[in-house]
Amino acid sequence: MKEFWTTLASVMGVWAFFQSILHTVFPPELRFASLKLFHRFFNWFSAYCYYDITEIDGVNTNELYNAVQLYLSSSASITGNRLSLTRGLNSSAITFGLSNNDRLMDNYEGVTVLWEHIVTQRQAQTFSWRPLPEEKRGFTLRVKKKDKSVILGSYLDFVMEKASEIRRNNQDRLLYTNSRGGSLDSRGHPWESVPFKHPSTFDTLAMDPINKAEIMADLKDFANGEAFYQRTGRAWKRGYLLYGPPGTGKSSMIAAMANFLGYDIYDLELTEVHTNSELRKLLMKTSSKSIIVIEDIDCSINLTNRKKSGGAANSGGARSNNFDVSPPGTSNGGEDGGNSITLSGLLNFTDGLWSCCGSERIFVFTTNHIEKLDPALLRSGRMDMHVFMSYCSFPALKILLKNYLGYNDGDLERDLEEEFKQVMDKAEMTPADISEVLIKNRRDKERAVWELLEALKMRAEKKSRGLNGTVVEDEEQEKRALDSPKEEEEEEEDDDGELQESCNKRDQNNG
Ligand SMILES: Nc1ncnc2c1ncn2[C@@H]1O[C@H](COP(=O)(O)OP(=O)(O)OP(=O)(O)O)[C@@H](O)[C@H]1O
Ligand SMILES: [Mg+2]
Repeated sequence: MKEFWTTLASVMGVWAFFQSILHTVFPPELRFASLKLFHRFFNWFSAYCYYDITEIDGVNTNELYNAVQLYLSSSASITGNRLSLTRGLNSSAITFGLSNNDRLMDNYEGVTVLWEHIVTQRQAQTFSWRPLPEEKRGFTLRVKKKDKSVILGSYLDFVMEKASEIRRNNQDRLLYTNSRGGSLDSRGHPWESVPFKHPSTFDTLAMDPINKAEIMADLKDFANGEAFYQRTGRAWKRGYLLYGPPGTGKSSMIAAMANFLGYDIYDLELTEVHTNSELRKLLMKTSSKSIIVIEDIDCSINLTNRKKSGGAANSGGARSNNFDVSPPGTSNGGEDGGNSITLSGLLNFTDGLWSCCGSERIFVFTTNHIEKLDPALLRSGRMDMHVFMSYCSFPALKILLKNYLGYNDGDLERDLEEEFKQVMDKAEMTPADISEVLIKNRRDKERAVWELLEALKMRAEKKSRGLNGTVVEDEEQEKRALDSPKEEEEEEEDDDGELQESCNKRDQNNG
């Protein structure tokens, strides 16, 4: 023991001696360089190499950081004495991770690595275009040099995969919104999120089973299609346009898609976006495996048709950037990147170079008035699949009867079934209306079916009388009468007013 202390004292003596020489012989700048050299020298002989994974990588949030955080919350391969527990607002799962500046060992294919969570206070703020968080966070991964190839080759991919699996299993998809306008939070996110818990699935969605199967197969192909998209040189994204009358299940379909694929939803409120560059920034901050939704696209922006803008606002060529796409009630800034979003900005958002800044993304637009959308927005590559959500058909009704009342195939009497078949298409009732009748009477199955048949018959009768031009009593019919085709010119003039009116109606209904 005495020997040990003597050795230690002499080592420290030598160290002090070299340090004093360093201070007297070398000027401060040389001292710094020599320390760096020493550091390199030390690294050269060290058996380890280190990888830093910072939370914010330049302007973007580092997906790998989030993945590591999630991965470290899986207890299977991780051991540690001190862990921090977190439970998100409304979240069902408790996750745990590394406490600040703590370390964890992990094993992967016989290789041992060490994770360290490094949290430091940010130095006095240098100039930045957005506020930065007070803390700088990151993980440092320590790996033996000889294991470098294993770690870089497959471990990090494994971590990413495991993280997305954990997220899927947690069943906690996130619903993001940009309702804060253009302002960013302290971590530079323009999106706010809440756990997404919509119960709609493809099983609960009432629509034609053939169409449903087609959409599900398309989604599956998309999700498993990485190699295909790579091979064909296409960006790994897909666009769906859902159109049809209110209450036919467009929003429910989006929720079902998200639940089916386990994707997050980014609900983009276009009226909160003021410029094309803001739109681009929002896009850059979305993660892969997500659905980017613009609901009621005909209402959230004021799409004046091409002919008009060609004459008035658009003094450029036949297809310039100036198709007016500005929030209703605001004047058009005109120029791309000015005070409004342009159609060109929106087109680039869905199919430009920037749309590929992530991968595995689905764009979904919904509208009640497909005819009001610019054809450029609808073409394949932007909106690859157009899905018409129709009034409730008989096959769709069977799904509602099964889900709401527990009726299986063949449970309905033949005569009753025939009556339903005859009246369904004529009545033009939405699944939303039908489910309302079923909910009201769900305690008495037979009564529910009977009431529904009556309601359908009444609606069909009113509809036929309305179409003959004799009586228009029903609210629904009044609305449809308003929407009925008019003279082409008259419609163009009334376009904006009508659009606004329909938006107001929707707002009132939703409000
Ligand atoms: N196809 C459907 N299958 C099952 N339920 C449906 C369907 N369509 C509508 N519903 C029911 O009606 C409600 C409203 O539907 P949803 O919001 O999906 O309609 P929408 O087409 O998005 O309407 P809007 O055009 O007004 O936004 C849902 O909560 C759901 O309960
Ligand atoms: Mg909707």
